[in-house]
Amino acid sequence: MEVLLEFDSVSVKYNEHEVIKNLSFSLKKGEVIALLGPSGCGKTTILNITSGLLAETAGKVSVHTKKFGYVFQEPRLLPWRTVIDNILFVMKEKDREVKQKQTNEILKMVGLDHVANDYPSKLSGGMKQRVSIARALAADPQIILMDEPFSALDPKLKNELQEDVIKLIDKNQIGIIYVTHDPLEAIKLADRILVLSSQGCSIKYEMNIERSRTERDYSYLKQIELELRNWVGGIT
Ligand SMILES: Nc1ncnc2c1ncn2[C@@H]1O[C@H](COP(=O)(O)OP(=O)(O)OP(=O)(O)O)[C@@H](O)[C@H]1O
Repeated sequence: MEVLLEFDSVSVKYNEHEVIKNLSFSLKKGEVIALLGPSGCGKTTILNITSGLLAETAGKVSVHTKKFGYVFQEPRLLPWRTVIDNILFVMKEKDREVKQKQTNEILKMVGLDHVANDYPSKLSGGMKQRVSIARALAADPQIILMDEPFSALDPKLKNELQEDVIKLIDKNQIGIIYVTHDPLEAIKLADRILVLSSQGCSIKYEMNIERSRTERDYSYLKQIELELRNWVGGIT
């Protein structure tokens, strides 16, 4: 499968503080990698290096696409633009009619076509986060970087939005790097989970989940959960 991103023995320092030391992993098309690790271990730093916001101090990051989408913990929508304008804003397509058509399709996909002309202030937290997922998709990305996208939502909304994301992932074959503190969320969404250590952000444990995301093989998932909990027990 096509490789979208490679970290080869990557290290990152902030001044003299080495946050990431010798990290290697790759992301393939259609793959979802969850980064699970204690607070401050360097998960957001990995996303910032991937997107080019930050440069590695040693090793090599090879990114084979420029097409990124981002979903942050807070939706970060422009409050003075309507839902549809927040999405049109990031589209590269020039033809107004094509853009409008694609935006309508994306809004339908995330179940928000009925609020297309509303301003973000009228939407619930879950709806705003849906708009930011729609906006990430509208940029026609090959990689989406998600930084704790559900952590500000209540459990019911979280569950609904996770189900939406599962459908979108399976439909669009995008590579996703997904930061979370929640092992259950990681099991639900990821193909691969990288458990990171607090020292040097090295990979303490790597787990591949061999199943389709829509399949509900509970005994297999329970076994995975128990295994994962051995490794992430101390995560905060
Ligand atoms: N711009 C910066 N300058 C100096 N140190 C920084 C900077 N950004 C992050 N750090 C430090 O680097 C370490 C890793 O930060 P990072 O935000 O990547 O961790 P994280 O795993 O995403 O944390 P959390 O789970 O709490 O969001 C932390 O010790 C943080 O204080």
